[in-house]
Amino acid sequence: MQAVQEPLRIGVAAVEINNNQQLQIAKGRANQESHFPMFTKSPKHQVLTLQDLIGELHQAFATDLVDIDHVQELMASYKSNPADWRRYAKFDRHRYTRNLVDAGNGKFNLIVLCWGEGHGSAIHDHANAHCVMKVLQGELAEVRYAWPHEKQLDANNPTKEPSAIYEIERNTFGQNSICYINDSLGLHRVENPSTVNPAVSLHLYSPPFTTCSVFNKQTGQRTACKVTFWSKFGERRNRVIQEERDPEDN
Ligand SMILES: N[C@@H](CS(=O)O)C(=O)O
Ligand SMILES: [Fe+2]
Repeated sequence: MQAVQEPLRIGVAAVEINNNQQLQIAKGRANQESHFPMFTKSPKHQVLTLQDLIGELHQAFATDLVDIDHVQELMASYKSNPADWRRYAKFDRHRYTRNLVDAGNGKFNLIVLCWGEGHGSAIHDHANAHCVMKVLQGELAEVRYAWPHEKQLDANNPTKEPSAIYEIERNTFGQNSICYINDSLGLHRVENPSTVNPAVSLHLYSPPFTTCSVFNKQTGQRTACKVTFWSKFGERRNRVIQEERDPEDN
């Protein structure tokens, strides 16, 4: 991971976008982790292909007020078909990759993430964005953590020293499962637990973000981290950009 040596700007940037788009954060069922069997409302149109999903997502984000539950339903209703997403699934030997599929008219990013055996992310936040993650292939383990600064903000703790980050829960997600997180639900890290199988996931972020924070588990210390794309729209990017690091931890 390469630290960005400048003040954290992500919160401000994301809030500005939020205000403009009036996106709803942490509303209704979005407060809970959402496994797709919980859904009762069907999408208006059946989502058969990734292209269908992208079309439905564009409609869902066409207005300023986004129903994030509906977005989760759409993500859940798509059934993974490698023929749809293979062209985006570009792996690196050393770390997970982020491959942009659709830039959602500036309202969201749809990204295919490719996880080699044992690859994982560092503990990170999501820059005030909604994050819906769907497993397309293999299995992913998610560990969720509380924000570190609760202790620091505690009036009874005048030292305001960094505090270790504690785990809230962990879950493993199989093919076609989805999970949802935003900053009000905590931090997380994701890992492909398999030593033999790769994993692929589809992530929707809204609003899109280019920087998030990663956290030291022992101290709670926060570091800004640029997030970059290994490929865009199925095409590899130039090497300078590829060498920038994502919030990976191995
Ligand atoms: N949020 C991470 C992937 S994950 O570990 O949730 C990213 O966009 O790179
Ligand atoms: Fe994440």
